[in-house]
Amino acid sequence: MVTVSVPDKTYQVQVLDGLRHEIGKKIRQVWSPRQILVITDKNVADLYLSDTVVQLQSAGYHVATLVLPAGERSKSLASLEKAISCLAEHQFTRADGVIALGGGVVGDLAGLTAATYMRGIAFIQIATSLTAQVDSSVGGKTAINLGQTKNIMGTFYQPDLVLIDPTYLKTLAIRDLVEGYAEVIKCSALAGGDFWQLTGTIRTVNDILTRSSDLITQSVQYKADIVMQDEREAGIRKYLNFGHTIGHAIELLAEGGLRHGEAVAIGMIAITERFVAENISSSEFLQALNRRLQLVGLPVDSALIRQPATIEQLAHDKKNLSGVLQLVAVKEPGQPAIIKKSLAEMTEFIEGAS
Ligand SMILES: NC(=O)c1ccc[n+]([C@@H]2O[C@H](COP(=O)([O-])OP(=O)(O)OC[C@H]3O[C@@H](n4cnc5c(N)ncnc54)[C@H](O)[C@@H]3O)[C@@H](O)[C@H]2O)c1
Ligand SMILES: O=C(O)C(=O)C[C@@H](O)[C@H](O)[C@H](O)COP(=O)(O)O
Ligand SMILES: [Zn+2]
Repeated sequence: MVTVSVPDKTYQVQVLDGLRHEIGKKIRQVWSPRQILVITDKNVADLYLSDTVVQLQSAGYHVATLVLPAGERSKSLASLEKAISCLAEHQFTRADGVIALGGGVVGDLAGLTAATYMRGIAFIQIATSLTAQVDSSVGGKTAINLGQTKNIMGTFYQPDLVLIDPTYLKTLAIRDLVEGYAEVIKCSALAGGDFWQLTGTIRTVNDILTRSSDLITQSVQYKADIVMQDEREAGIRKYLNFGHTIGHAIELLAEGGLRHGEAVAIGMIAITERFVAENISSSEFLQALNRRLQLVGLPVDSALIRQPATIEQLAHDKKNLSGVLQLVAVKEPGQPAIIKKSLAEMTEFIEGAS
């Protein structure tokens, strides 16, 4: 179990095999009886919704459900409107709560719903994908996309509890498992030390599954430490964006062709290639990063970033301050740094990427 403590809240991230059978009990430890809206997506609903609802009802809650289409497109204003309308139709009050049951898409959308309904009602994350278990359920970032721009609207809004059962991963498609693992590699590169050694032992997709508890615990612990020091991303939280400036720029341009973690994998390689050329990152680190990503089948072809629309999207990065991007470099495992580059320099770089 990891405890996250930020100025306005302290909450637990519980990681345990079999936790999905104790949902009612765990939630009763933090929430009194109330109305709950469980937001999920179609795939997760088919597998886990009815059991979750029964557990919540047995624990004394009145439960409403909202099932969204699976996939990134559900991180939209239309979904947010649907979710807020659903809460209003059921006459939810500030004493009620929202639960996200699903991956990062459901978590980001449900979190924003909870943050904005009546200016904020209680929120819990039940993380079912690897991305959600290692990253998105922790730290309070919520968001939706507009057009092809990632996470352009959102809030920092911390949950009251995060429940992570690694056995949910048994039903996750391999591609979704692997994309989540890109965020684990990201964290391990930022953390260095034992965590970096751990990802060095992962050689197959099956290794991700068999070591999932360790990978999740290390990622959550690393992220929680950062978030506790810098909840609102004024400083070191920016490191968690390693690979994301370019990753986010290409993710939605691929029209669903690239998962978040896949875009981040390409983004990490593209930016590290650049920083190796500038003698900021070591070529040994680039090689090792490349190897870890490729071993599990993540894309690493930095030529994919070479399209004019990438440059347009770069300007929407939240680390663009008046035309100067704050990029995350990893010099060596465990040695992240922020490097500033103008949009003009980045344009040159993108146009020259091969
Ligand atoms: N808020 C944050 O800090 C943060 C961090 C990382 C990523 N994200 C966001 O998360 C999103 C990506 O998350 P994701 O990779 O979980 O995508 P996702 O939520 O779309 O889930 C991937 C797929 O797996 C399915 N799924 C989830 N759990 C399952 C299970 N146990 N069994 C079978 N199928 C299951 C979903 O239905 C979906 O089809 C992106 O939008 C990204 O921007 C946010
Ligand atoms: O929690 C964070 O901070 C992160 O940056 C984690 C990222 O993996 C995640 O994709 C996040 O949603 C990116 O946020 P954004 O601020 O770049 O939109
Ligand atoms: Zn990410």
